[in-house]
Amino acid sequence: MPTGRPVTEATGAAWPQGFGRHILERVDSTNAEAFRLAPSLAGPTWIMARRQENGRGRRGRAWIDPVGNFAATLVLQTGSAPADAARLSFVAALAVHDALIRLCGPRLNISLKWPNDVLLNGGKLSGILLESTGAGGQVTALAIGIGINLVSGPDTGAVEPGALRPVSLQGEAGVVLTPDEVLTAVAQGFAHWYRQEQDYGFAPIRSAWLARAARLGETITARTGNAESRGRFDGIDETGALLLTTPRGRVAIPAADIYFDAG
Ligand SMILES: O=C(O)CCCC[C@@H]1SC[C@@H]2NC(=O)N[C@@H]21
Repeated sequence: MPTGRPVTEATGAAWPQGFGRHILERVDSTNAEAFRLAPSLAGPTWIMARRQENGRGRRGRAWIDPVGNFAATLVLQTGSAPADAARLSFVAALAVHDALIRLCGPRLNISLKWPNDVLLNGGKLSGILLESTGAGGQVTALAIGIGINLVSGPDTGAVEPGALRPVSLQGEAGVVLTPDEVLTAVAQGFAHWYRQEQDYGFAPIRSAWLARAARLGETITARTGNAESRGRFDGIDETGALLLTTPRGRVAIPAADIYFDAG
């Protein structure tokens, strides 16, 4: 249900070559719109909405977006295996991190939380949701949806117990950025790290991600359904799985929700 004419703008000087761009006034979810548009797109395309009314979060949660926050999805026709496509969430997290540093300066206290959250002053500033369609063991269309609380985040009472406190860029850092300038910077960051991934594989992504990781070497808790593992966060492996050193030894966890100790 997008409104406004989807316009694929001509690529400006700062816009990365090879990526399309659609800006919508209003949409239900940019990820949903990504799948509607995917069959007609000629190449990787960013879809941004000034107003997202039914945003989707991880694990079936809702993602609430007041006007002024950033909501955009990159849609890629990858043809890759699901595990390879999933690792692009690290590319997206690096893109958001680097875009915000570029726009706000190196003193912004920003870090990454496994698998794909971006933190500001230890609170959750941004979430990333990967969704895909596929056939025959291959991903046909991959939607990398990014939400950034530029002007406000949800109330603390609206998030699950144990979840990080939501924060906004304006509230924490007093910086006001427009979704349009953030889109260009995130698209540039993604293009940079995506090229690295295409040319050299996951290794440079893994080291860049680890250099920006929150709570590395600290004790954290990983929950998957009813299973819980607690141990020292020792990094990520070459598949992107979380490495935890527990009293039972080293474990690699491919998917989980992560909880930090207070403090
Ligand atoms: O739960 C999370 O942390 C992930 C949130 C992802 C939200 C973004 S906003 C743009 C894109 N469109 C959606 O419907 N969801 C993602």
